Formats: sequence, structure tokens, C-alpha cells
Amino acid sequence: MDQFHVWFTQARGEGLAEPNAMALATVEPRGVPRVRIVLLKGYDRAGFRFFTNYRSRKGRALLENPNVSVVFPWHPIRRQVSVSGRAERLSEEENDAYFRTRPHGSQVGAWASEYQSSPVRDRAELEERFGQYERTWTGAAEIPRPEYWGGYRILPSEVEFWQGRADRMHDRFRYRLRSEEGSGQLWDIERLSP
Ligand SMILES: Cc1cc2nc3c(=O)[nH]c(=O)nc-3n(C[C@H](O)[C@H](O)[C@H](O)COP(=O)(O)O)c2cc1C
Ligand code: PXP
Repeated sequence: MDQFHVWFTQARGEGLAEPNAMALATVEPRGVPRVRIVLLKGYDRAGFRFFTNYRSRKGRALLENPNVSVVFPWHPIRRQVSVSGRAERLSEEENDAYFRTRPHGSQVGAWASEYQSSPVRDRAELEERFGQYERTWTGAAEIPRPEYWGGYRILPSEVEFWQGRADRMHDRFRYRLRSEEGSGQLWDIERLSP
């Protein structure tokens, strides 16, 4: 995580558009992969956090199979970071704390999109739902978090740092988790052939 922190800080410093956008791959029933972009909302020694709708297609996939893979595609600085691990749901407290920080419209939007990834009739139906929830929460001190909305923590077991270099002679370093004792983690680090 120390190495990730160094690179993430540099990616932000370089002014990349959405350096926290990461492609998240999950495993669907019968072993079919599926990938989509989500936003990294925090990280620490325990893992990488993102937020979504637990009823979404990814949410349903993760119920069956928690294995995930993520890539940060930082093209302008010729870097990528790939992570493999498993995802676990965040606590209710963590979910509430993050939901409270979201803009009003995004909070209402979470209510309007109760079944993320399911078909809806048309745009008008969505807007109608948004309007209904706006009215529901008018005057409320705060909008509660829908129970189906929350986040995951990706617990990494492998992290690879890739730095593009001339002649396709890139630098690649793979960190693999060897053991975890208390709060300490032991990682094996290897250089990989480009
Ligand atoms: C830049 C970008 C950031 C996104 N961030 C999120 C996110 O943090 N959480 C989320 O649920 N969807 C996010 N989305 C939408 C997802 O890519 C995806 O369409 C949605 O989560 C449904 O995915 P699923 O049907 O595979 O569950 C983002 C899309 C883009 C293009
Ligand atoms: C549906 C959805 N949920 C969550 C997020 C990310 O969380 P936030 O809206 O709090 O930035 C996004 C970002 O594109 C999103 O599209």
C-alpha cells in the first residue's frame, strides 16, 4: 500500500482526469468475466474501497464469487497498477459515513435507481422516480442511505506496478501477499519480464 500511495499521489499530482477511476472485473455465474469502471473512494492497509448498489449486476456477482481484479489505467504517465484479491462488504457505519458526504442529487439518485443494472421503461420513468424521491425527502434533515446502497473493500493478495519504458522493456514489479500477522503484512516482491 505504501508503493500504491506513492504512485497514486503522483498520478493525482500529474493532473490526470479521474486517476481514481479503476476497471473492476468480477466473475459472473459459470465463470464469465465482466468489467466496468468504478471510482476508488479510499484506501489504507486493509484495502481499496469503492461504492455501488448491492443489487447491481456486480453486487449479485460478488455474492456468488468475491474474487475481483482491478486495473488503474494511467496512460498519460505510462503506468498501470493491477490488483487481484477479494471483495467484502463495508460495515453499515462505513456506508452511512460515506453516503452522508455525497451531494444531495447523488443521494436522491441512489433512491431513484433501486435496481441498478435492471431494465427500465424509459428516461421518463427514471426522472419520475427521481422527482418522487425529491418530494419524499423535502424538508428532511438528511436523506437516509438506502439499505441496498453501499461499498466494498478489496483485500489485495497481489498488486503489480507497471512502468512503460523504451523498446517495450518495461519495468514490472509484482507484490504477492505471503502472510498476515496482526496488522503486519509480509509481501514477496519480484521483478517480472516485460
Ligand atoms: C468514470 C466512471 C466512474 C464510475 N463510477 C462508479 C462507481 O463508483 N460506482 C458505481 O456503482 N458505478 C460507477 N460507474 C458506472 C459503472 O461503470 C457501471 O455502469 C455500473 O456500476 C453498473 O455496473 P454493473 O451492471 O456491472 O453492476 C462509473 C462509470 C464511469 C464511466
Ligand atoms: C452510479 C454511481 N454510483 C456511485 C458512483 C461513485 O460514487 P459518488 O457518486 O459518490 O462519486 C458513481 C460515479 O460515476 C456512479 O456513477
